[in-house]
Order: sequence, then structure tokens, then C-alpha cells
Amino acid sequence: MAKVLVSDSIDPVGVEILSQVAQVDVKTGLSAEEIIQIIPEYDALMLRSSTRVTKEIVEAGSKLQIIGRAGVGVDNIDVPAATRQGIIVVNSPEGNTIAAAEHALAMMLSLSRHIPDANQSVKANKWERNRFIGTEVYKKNLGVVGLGKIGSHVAKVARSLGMKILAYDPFISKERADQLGCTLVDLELLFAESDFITLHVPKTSETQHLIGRETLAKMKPTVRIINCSRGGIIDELALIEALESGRIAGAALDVFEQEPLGESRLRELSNVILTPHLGASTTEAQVGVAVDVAEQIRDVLLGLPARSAVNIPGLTPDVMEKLRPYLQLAETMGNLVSQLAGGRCDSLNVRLQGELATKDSQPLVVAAIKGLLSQALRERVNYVNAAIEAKERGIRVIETRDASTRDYSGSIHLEANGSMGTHSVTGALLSTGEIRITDLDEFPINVPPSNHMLFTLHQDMPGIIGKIGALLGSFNVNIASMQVGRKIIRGDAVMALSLDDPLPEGLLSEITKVPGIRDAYTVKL
Ligand SMILES: NC(=O)c1ccc[n+]([C@@H]2O[C@H](COP(=O)([O-])OP(=O)(O)OC[C@H]3O[C@@H](n4cnc5c(N)ncnc54)[C@H](O)[C@@H]3O)[C@@H](O)[C@H]2O)c1
Ligand SMILES: O=C(O)CC[C@@H](O)C(=O)O
Repeated sequence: MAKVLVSDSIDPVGVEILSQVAQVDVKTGLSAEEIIQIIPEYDALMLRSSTRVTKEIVEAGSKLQIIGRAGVGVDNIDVPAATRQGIIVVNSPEGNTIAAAEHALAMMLSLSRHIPDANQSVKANKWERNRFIGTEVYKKNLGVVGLGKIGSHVAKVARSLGMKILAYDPFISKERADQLGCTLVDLELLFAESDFITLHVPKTSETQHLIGRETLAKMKPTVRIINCSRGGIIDELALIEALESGRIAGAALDVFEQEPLGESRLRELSNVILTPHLGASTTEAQVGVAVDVAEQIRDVLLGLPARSAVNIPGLTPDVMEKLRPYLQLAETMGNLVSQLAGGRCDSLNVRLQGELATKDSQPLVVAAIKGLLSQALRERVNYVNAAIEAKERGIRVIETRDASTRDYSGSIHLEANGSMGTHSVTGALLSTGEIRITDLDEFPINVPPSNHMLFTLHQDMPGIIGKIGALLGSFNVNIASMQVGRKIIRGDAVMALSLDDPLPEGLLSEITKVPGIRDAYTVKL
């Protein structure tokens, strides 16, 4: 019989479901070393946010088929390590949305009316009615950073409280924001105009310390900040200084840079409310995420696909086998075209060409959408939710199939319209399975995707390639490979460069100033 280790406390209904197919051991509070010792016996691991699934744990799990996170964020699991080991990682993308949104709203109202302090005061036999004068949220500006599932629900409820919602989410269309009654603004304006700011973004390199010393300095002195998303999105030290000096009025935090929260001056501040990562802690959400994830673990142990895998598509094995090499191609092309077009796309045209023009190839469209959304949603977008996420974001997906073959037996052409205009890419596979970008904005090229890329649209004229090379060299950026594509001599052309280093800040605008360069884009793949 298969064995499942449950390493954090989950609702008993989850254990019941797992017990249908496996021996279930619930062992909470184990250290990493203890997990490493016992994990070789287990076929599946189920956890919440307390267990950190490190590379060492993953590598020790020689029998592990699946790791299930009873919640949204999989940032406590080394997903790349699991993927390399062929372990499916599943989560519950929606099971605790309402719970987390309601916690953020509760934090906002508690802050505005001093509920925790007033409660403590009455319990200490005091009656301090003048000490706890609050502020109303009615007609105040609420800045919502991240208008995804939780942020949208917060925005909807806050609107019914009479608040005006300013939202920042570079990956959400204006139409979607309009539907939610939110005004999309840039971060500067959101920070400057908000009376309350609530964070609902994933933790990524872009959102790490999104709120820090510099940004806090731009806020109103009366602002109150709520973080029920992830620790580290606020620079805690900068926040403490701003609260201590009265630079801002208050904060309510459910998540911390270090969890459990250790020694911290946050505990001494009267204008702060702290909760121990309770966003998902409602009976309903705990049942929801436990059922959602336990069912997926049960199914995978029975040899069935998972419906919410973050690292492997939940497709039937035979279709998977056929399409496997092309799924990565479609995803890479989606990621590339989204970065060229700018995050906020309103349409994606997918043309499947040659041998891919069959009805079985539908997962490739999903893979392209997944790639398109990956900048915005990271591990939260998967093969199951990609199409729904695109629809909810107001992205129109148009599919066409063209059975005629060109240079490759099968290729994928994507065209996206985003905040930086309409751009297109085509990709194909070499017989070795390697990916090639074969067309960019209708200009023929032939380059492999790489980590850091630079594309230019320019006029084909003598000296221009040298100028770009020299400019990159002067900033110590090494070029790994370079290719030019053009249709006519001395007409428009594109340059595709693979770089060994990321482009330093400010260099892109220098490149666009080079005479003959019309546009330049950096891309990270
Ligand atoms: N406190 C808790 O217990 C708790 C419970 C559930 C979820 N969470 C956390 O809440 C957060 C939001 O979850 P969700 O389910 O709404 O996720 P979601 O994926 O539905 O929404 C996240 C949104 O952030 C946007 N985004 C990505 N990068 C951005 C950036 N740089 N700037 C602005 N917006 C950006 C995305 O476009 C997306 O719309 C996650 O970090 C999740 O882990 C916490
Ligand atoms: O397990 C929890 O209680 C927290 C879950 C939450 O942080 C999530 O990302 O889903």
C-alpha cells in the first residue's frame, strides 16, 4: 500500500480521502533532518505553510510521486528540484481565496477602529472611550496591489463599504479593472493617494521589498498598510522605522520575513496589528484546501492525472507523450511574446502549423497561454487554469490551424497585443528537440532562446551592429550570440542577441537612442 506523510496539520477530511488509497502518517513539527530521515519510505507528501520542502528533502524522497500544498503559495517547496526529480507538485489555487480576502478586510477595519487594543483595554477593566477614536473607511482610497483572486475579492467588498479602489497590477486589463470598479493606476500614484494599501501579489524578485524606505517616503502620513500576501514583500526594517517615526499611521501584518516571527520591534509598536499567518485559517478554507489537495494526491497514486499541477500538465499520458517536446516550445514562445508585447495583453493569436495543426494539439494552445501568463502568475498558472485565468483577465485567445508546412514539420506562431503594441513570434523544434525562434515580428531569424535576450527593431544600415556591440561592451555585457533578420537590403530589420549578463538599468534607453534603432526590448526566458 502507498504511504503518505502529512507534515503540517490539515483538516481530517483530507486524511480520510488519502486513507482510501494509502497508509497516512500525520507527523507535524518535524525538523528538516527528521523529514530527510523518513521521507524515503513515502510515495506522497502533503503540507501547509510550516514545512519547508528543501532540495535535500526532495532528493531524499526517492519514492515520492507527488507533493501536495494545501494552499496557494508553493514558495515553501523547491519546485524546480521536484520537477527535476519528476515529482508532481500540486496546490489549491482557489480553496482559501475568500478566507485570505476576508482576513485582509478584517485587518483593515481592525486597524481603522483600534479593535485589538480596545479589546485588551476593556479586558484589563478599563473604559477608555477617548483613547480609541478611529477613522472611517467610507470614501477613503484603498490601494490594492495585485488584482488577482484575493485582490479582486477585497476590491469588490471594499467598494461596497464605499471605498474608492486604486489598483496596480501590470498584468490585468483595463476592462477587467473596470468590471471590478477599480481604477488602474501606476504604483507611484497608488502609493501617493491611498489611505489604506493592501498587498495581494506573489513573492517574486520583482515584488521582494516592493514596499521599502523609498516607497514609504512617498505615502501619506495617515496611510495604513495591510500585508496578508507574503513576508518579504515589505522591507520589515524600513516599515518599523516608518511606524516608529510616525511617517505612516499603521500596519497590519499576517506574514513576515521570518516565520514564526522571532525577536522583532514590531511587537512593541502600538500602531501595528500582528496575526500568525492566519489568512487561510477558516474552517471552510481548511476543508476546501484539504479536499482539493488530498483528492489530487489520491488520484495520482491511482495513476490518474492531477487537476492542479504547478509543474506538470494534467494531461493523459498518451497525449502527453506525443506533445511533450512541443509543450515547452509553446510555453517559451508565450513567455517571449508576452514580454515583447508588454504584460497587459488583450489578445493572443495562436497559429499551429504543419503537423501541429490537428485537434489533439489543443494542449499547445493552453501551454502558449500558460507561457503568456507566467510573468504575472508564476507557479499559480498551470495547464488547468491557464485558459480560465486568460478569460478572467480579458485576454481574447484566437486559435488557427494551418496544415501547410514551411521549413519545419511543425511550428507555433503567436501574436499578442499588449501595452507595448502588437508583436509576433514563431518557434519550431530542431530534430534534436532544441527550440529555435524562427521569426520575430515577421522577420526571419534562427536563434535559440536564452536566459537574457535583447531584440531590436532597426534600420538595416552599415555600422549599426557595431554600435550596439560597443555599447553593450562599454557596460561589460557579454554577447553570447547575435543574429540579424531582414526582408530587404537597407530596409527594416531585427537583431536578436543572447547575452551572458542581464542588461544593466538604463542601458535599454541608451540603445534606443542609437541612430537607426526604432525599438529595443529585453526578455528573460
Ligand atoms: N496569508 C495567507 O494565509 C494567504 C492565503 C492565501 C494566499 N496568500 C498569498 O496571497 C497572494 C495572492 O494570492 P492570489 O490567490 O490572489 O494570487 P493570484 O495569482 O490570483 O493573484 C496575484 C496577482 O498579482 C499580480 N502580480 C504579479 N506580479 C505583480 C507585480 N510585480 N506587481 C503587481 N501585481 C503583480 C498578478 O497579475 C495577479 O493578478 C499570494 O502571495 C499568496 O501566496 C496568503
Ligand atoms: O497554510 C496556511 O495556513 C497558509 C496558506 C497560504 O499562505 C497560501 O499561500 O495558501
